[in-house]
Order: sequence, then structure tokens, then C-alpha cells
Amino acid sequence: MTPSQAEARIAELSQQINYYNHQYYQEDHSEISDYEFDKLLEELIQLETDFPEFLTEQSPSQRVGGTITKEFETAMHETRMLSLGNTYSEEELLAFDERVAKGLEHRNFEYFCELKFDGVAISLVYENGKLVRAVTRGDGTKGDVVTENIRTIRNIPIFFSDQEVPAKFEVRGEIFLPRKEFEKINSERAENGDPLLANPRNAASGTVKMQDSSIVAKRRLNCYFYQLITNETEVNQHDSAMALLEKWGFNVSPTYKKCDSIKEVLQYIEEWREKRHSLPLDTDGVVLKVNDYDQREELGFTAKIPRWAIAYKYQAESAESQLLSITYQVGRTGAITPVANLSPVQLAGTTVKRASLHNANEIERLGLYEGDYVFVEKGGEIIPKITAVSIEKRNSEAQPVRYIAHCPECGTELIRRESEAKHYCPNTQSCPPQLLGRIEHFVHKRAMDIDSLGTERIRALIDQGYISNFADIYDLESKSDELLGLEMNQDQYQKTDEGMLYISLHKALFALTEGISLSAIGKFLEENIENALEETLKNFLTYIRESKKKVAQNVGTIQLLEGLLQSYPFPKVEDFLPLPLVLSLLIGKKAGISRLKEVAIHESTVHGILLKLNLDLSKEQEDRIKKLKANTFQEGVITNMIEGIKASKEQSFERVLFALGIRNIGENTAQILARSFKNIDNLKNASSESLLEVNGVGETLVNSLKEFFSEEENIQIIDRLKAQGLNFEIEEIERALESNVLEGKKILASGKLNHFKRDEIIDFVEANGGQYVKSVSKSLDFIIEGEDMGPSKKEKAEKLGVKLISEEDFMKMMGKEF
Ligand SMILES: NC(=O)c1ccc[n+]([C@@H]2O[C@H](COP(=O)([O-])OP(=O)(O)OC[C@H]3O[C@@H](n4cnc5c(N)ncnc54)[C@H](O)[C@@H]3O)[C@@H](O)[C@H]2O)c1
Ligand SMILES: [Zn+2]
Repeated sequence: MTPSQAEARIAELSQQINYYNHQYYQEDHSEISDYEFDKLLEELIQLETDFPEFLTEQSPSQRVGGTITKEFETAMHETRMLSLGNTYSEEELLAFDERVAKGLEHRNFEYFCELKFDGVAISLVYENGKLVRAVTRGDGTKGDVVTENIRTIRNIPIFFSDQEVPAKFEVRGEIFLPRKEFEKINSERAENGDPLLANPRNAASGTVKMQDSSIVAKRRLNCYFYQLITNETEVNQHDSAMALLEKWGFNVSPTYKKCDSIKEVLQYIEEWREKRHSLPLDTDGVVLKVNDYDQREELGFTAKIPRWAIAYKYQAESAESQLLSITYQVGRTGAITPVANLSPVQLAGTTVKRASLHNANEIERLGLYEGDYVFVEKGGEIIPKITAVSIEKRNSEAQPVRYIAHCPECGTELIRRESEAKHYCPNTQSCPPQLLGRIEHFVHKRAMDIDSLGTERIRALIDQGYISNFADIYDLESKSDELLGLEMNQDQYQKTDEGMLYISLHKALFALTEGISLSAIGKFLEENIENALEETLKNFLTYIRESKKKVAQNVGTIQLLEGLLQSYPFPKVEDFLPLPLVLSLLIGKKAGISRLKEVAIHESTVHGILLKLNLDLSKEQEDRIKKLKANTFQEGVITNMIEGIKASKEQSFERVLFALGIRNIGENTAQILARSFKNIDNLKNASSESLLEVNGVGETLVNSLKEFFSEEENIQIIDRLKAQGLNFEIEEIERALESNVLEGKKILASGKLNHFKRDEIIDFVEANGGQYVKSVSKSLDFIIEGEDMGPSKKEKAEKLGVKLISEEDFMKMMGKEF
């Protein structure tokens, strides 16, 4: 680079950085990511180092980024408020460590590590035990006086009455808006139709500079402190200063650590890389500071940063991509999660094609329009997220993204419960993913234990209409012929928000071409993973020509596909193709695209679509379509499945009761209920009182039971299951009584017993014909009084006139002497 080129680049960079600084500090707005910003600054510093003749005092490399605002009084900082040098690399951190060691002539030193809190710096000045001034960092020399606003923060000490504090001291820290608070504010704003706040840092910064402190008070800001400045204490080390701050009642984040070496610092950095996401506020790195003040003085400062501290910033890499479409996933609980389909982009070493959008609030917060260019980041979460929209690049005719109103799986209108961010599909009975969840529970090892019914098989049976409730499982035997040929692997399908079925590009290209194997196509796609669909198809044409197999025919089909994709406005989903287009190429004129579109909605497999169409296909067409289908049920699989289902009829009533998946009835409760009520009819007809008398049964459970038995459908299913031979009563052999000494007696034990553990006494009472009751009530025949029986229970028993007998007397009564 020539000097004049460098000069021009320095001018350009300075201008850009000044602009972003203004946006960031004055407008509380980031147009680029911190990482990109820091890269610009780094480039500037490098050029100024290489060409020192162009370094000026006005350069943004020499000045703290903020300024003061006109709306507030300003105050000078007695000690300048500086920036921190930062780095994203371990290498540079080691270089920093070497500089420090050299600066201290290789004497011993310690680092004090803290997290870098992502908020707004503040300086508080105390005089005679009172907060007199709160000032923002401003340009580092002077800042805005925002005392009134800061006084609203509840855990900031305003005066000290009974603490010894220096007559004059200053503390510095970071004001932040807890993430929860931020989300709460935004959901309120969404409700009122107000524009949403972009992120907690900007929100905190905007709040600190508000004119009306009564609004500030409502925002629940918080603050972490990390610096004490005073010459009135003996303190000469940062760790003791922090201890003092804590003692005086300043909020200090408990995440700090003193380290003996840079190696330990690196461990600290790794320790917090993921863990920091569980903190109540955003953090973007680690600050390491030399612990000893004398050593700090020896090291000194540059124009805007101390030489004794540096920030290591965790990289949240960001990349730009285009939103192709949004698909909505329905979970096993009915919760809806929107997922953005993106044009492929490289991010942190992987190709990203999807990003989670969490819920409708998130879409609204981002202000997403169809086809928007968006920034994606990979933070602590595994699934990348969209952090911002590039509004300048938006097509002027684009429409805002509209959240779906109906379940893409079953078409039921969605609901949104108050105070919940997610939408739900209320169709718990027959919405496929929800039904899947319930059937998975039913066949679970600890329930009916049908391990030949794995998730894929259940899903296939649900999707293709063979199972819509538990009882249907036991009808499968009589339908085993029909099951042959059912499709199994759902990974090859996708559905859009409207329920339109898509098929994986992998399978589609396999079926559309001849003479090219599935694995060869897989390999080709692997090599094209970074490309968008159009690009991939173009490359595929070249690939076909090079493969020299049925070139003319294969090329022709793929070109037809390209044409169809252009003429029909199907939403784009990377790696998948709309099934109607693919099918139309395979079955020729037998069904038009509009007819195929009609039947492909709310269908889940090619098999299902074909059943609906009921076409007369040629052998060749059938063969090609077969290539499109997923793995199918084979004879062996079916036999094995039916065997497992038959065997499950032997499961005990306890297991069956648990398998029914009645809300709040876990394995233990199912056991207790089965033993107490012996059969399903007794349980169904049991009064609330008799239910409540059972150990472990509370109001919620009673309600769940009532609700369950009040649904006609559940009763019908139970009747069918009974007819199919499942156990709905306790097997008598198991319940053979040891004696009937306690027959008809209601008994409770309280306090510690010597001869029984808690559950043993229950079994013992029941095995001798008695009924164990869990709470003190008039209906009790007696209470076995153990050691240390609770006084309130005893009092209640005496008041109700219930007899108390000792454990010894009880044993005698049972004819057992110990
Ligand atoms: N995206 C953008 O457009 C844009 C524009 C300007 C600045 N920025 C970002 O803002 C960052 C902040 O710059 P800066 O100069 O305000 O701060 P800095 O990164 O230079 O660090 C100094 C600040 O860190 C804060 N801090 C948090 N935890 C701390 C701790 N434990 N100990 C000491 N200080 C702690 C303090 O507020 C202090 O003032 C830059 O690195 C840049 O990434 C982004
Ligand atoms: Zn549904």
C-alpha cells in the first residue's frame, strides 16, 4: 500500500467509525455487528501504526467513542473514563500477557478476571456518605449528569447511615437491563403496538438518558460495579477493592476470579464461553486486569486505553443471507416454532440454511418482511438466529411476514394463551405430532412396552391414517396386509406454513434421473452444500453431462424442472422441492399441477397423494415414483410389530393406567391409584373425597381424572381397549391378602415408625385388608402414633376424636411381637 492509498483509507475508515460511534452512543442503534465494528477499528489502528505520519489526535483510535448530549448538564470526570483494548484471538491475548510481563520486568503479577457486561458505563460520586452525582462516560473526559435516573435503580446505595465509608469516593460500573425485563418490556410494547427495543444494551442506554425519571423507574434497570476510586483507603489491590464494594452493599457480579497466570485466564474464558448465557444479562467477553495498583501505574496508559487491562471478546460471527420462506414446526406438546429458511451462507465454519425464529414476538421484533435480507449470528445456541434485517435492501413491494393462524399439520385454528409467547395447536387428540407424543408415551418401556413401535413407525402409521388413538394400535393386526408398502422415513419431507408437501432434493433428483445412484447424488449435493438451489441445479446439468448416462433425457427433465420452478410461485425451501412439480414431471399428463397442488396439501407422503389421486399408472411410471418414496414397511417389520403389540396385552393394570397418559398421572401415582381402586370403573366412579383420601392424590390430580373421564372419546377408547384384551383391573393373585385383621379399617400412620419405612406401612395395612388414608380426618378408625408425630396433626386428631395408638400396640393387635 502506498502512503497516499493509506491516507485515503485512513480517512475513509475514520469517517465510517465516527458514523457508527454516533449511531451507537447517541442513537442507541447498531447498523453493523460489534465484530465488524471492531474489525474496522483494528484496520485503522494497523494503518496508523504502519503510517504514523497520518495519525491525528482527532482519529477515532485516539478517542473514546461517545460524546455528551445536549439534554443534560455535564460534569468533568476527575479520573478519565477510558475504553478497553479488545481482541478476539488467543494469540493476541498471549501477546498482551508478554507485554505486561515485560513492562513489569518479569516480576510476579496476578490478573483479576471479570465478565464484560454489555450495558452502559456509569460513574457514581459519593461525598459524606451520599450519592451526589451519577455521570455517563460521555467522551471519557466529561459526561452527562443523570443522577435522578440512576437514583431510581433500587440496589444502588443512595446514602450510608451505619457504614464506615470514605468521605469521598467514586465507583464505576455497568448499568444493564436484565434480559427478562427486556423481554417483558418488549411484549408490553408489542401489545400496545409500540416499536420494539432492539436489544438490552441499547434499551439500557436509551433508558439512562431519558428525561422523565418516573419512566426510568418502571424499567427496573440494574447495575454491576467493577471499580473503586479513592485515596482514602489502604486498598492497593483490585480484589480488596471489590471486597470493599461488596461490603458496602454495591452489587458485584459473583462471576469474578483472580488468576495467577494467563493460562488460568484462558481457562476462565473457556469456562464462561457457554455458561455466560445463563446469566441474567448479556455479556460479550472477559475483561482481565492486572490486580496490583502499583503495577498498574508502572504499566500506564495509551491515549484511550490502559496498558494493564484488555477485553477478550467472544466471537458472535454474523453473516448476511436472504429469507426464502418460513416453515412452522408443531411440537409434541402442540407448541408452534417458526423456522426461517435462508439462502445458504457460511457462518463459523458451517453452512447455515435455517434459523430459529422462536415465536411471533420475535418475528415482530425483527420486523421481518418476505424476502428480506437478514443478518444471522451463531451465539451460544446451536441453531443460528436472525439478529437484524437489512431494511435498505428490502424490495419496495415486499409484504410483512404474517404469522399463521392455523396449524400446518392439522389445520386447526391456533391459540395463544395469555402470558405465553408461543402459539399452540389446541387439537391434542388428533394433531399428528401431538398424537405422536401420546402414542410414544403409550408404547414406552415403562408403560405398554412395545419396543417394535419406534418413532418412525408410529409416525408413518399416524401420517397414513392407521392410528389416531391407542385402540387403533390393537386393530393393526387385522390390517397387516395393507401395511405393506407404507412409507417410513419422514426426514425426506417438509411442509410449508400452508401444509404443502415438499420432498428432499436428494430423493427428487434421484427419481427424476435415470442411471445415477442415490449415493452418487448424495455426494454431488454434499459438494454443492454451499450453493443456492438454482446454482445447484445448474451444476447438476454439468454433472449429468459428465456422467455420460442417459444425458439427453436427464438434462431434458432437469431443464423442465428449472422451468417449472420459475413459472410456479411455490415458497422456496433450501434442499427441498415442491412435490406437485416433481410429481408432474414423473406422471406426465395424468394429473395437472393444479390438481396435484390440491392433493399435496395436508398429505404427508407420496404414498398418500397417490392413494388420493387413484391414477392408472404405467409400470415405468410406478417404478420412477417408487424411487421417490421413503423406506417402506416390509413383511418382517410388520410381523415383528404385531408380535410386540400382542405381547403388550399382558401388561398390568398399573402400567395400562400409566400408559393412558392422563395429565399429572406418573408411574407412581398410577400404581397407587390402581392398587387403591382395583379397577378402572371404580376409579372412574370414585368421589373426590375418596380420591383425596389416597396417599399422594391432591386437587390437581382429582381434576385431571374428572376431566379425563368426562370425555366421551376416552370412555370409548377404554371400552375398545378392554374388548381388545388389555388389563383394566388389578390381578387378584397379586393382591392375595396376608390377613383380614384390618378389614374395613381406615388407618393413618404419623411420625417415625420403627418397624416400617414410609411405603412399607402402606403395603402392610393394605395386605391385611385395611385402607391407608393420607390425611387426618374423622373417618379414620385410628392413627398409629410414631415417634415425633407433628403436634398440629396430633391436636387435630384429638379434636376430631380419632383414636391414637402406639406402634407397639399396633404390632400386638396384628399378632406380631417383636
Ligand atoms: N456496532 C456498532 O456500530 C458499534 C459502534 C460503536 C461501538 N461498538 C462496540 O461497542 C464496544 C464498546 O466500546 P466502548 O469503548 O464503549 O467499550 P470497550 O469495549 O472499549 O470497553 C470499555 C467498557 O467496557 C465496559 N465494561 C463492561 N464490563 C466491564 C468490566 N468488568 N470491567 C471494566 N469495564 C467493563 C465499561 O462500560 C467500559 O466503559 C466496542 O468494542 C464495539 O464492539 C459497536
Ligand atoms: Zn395441529
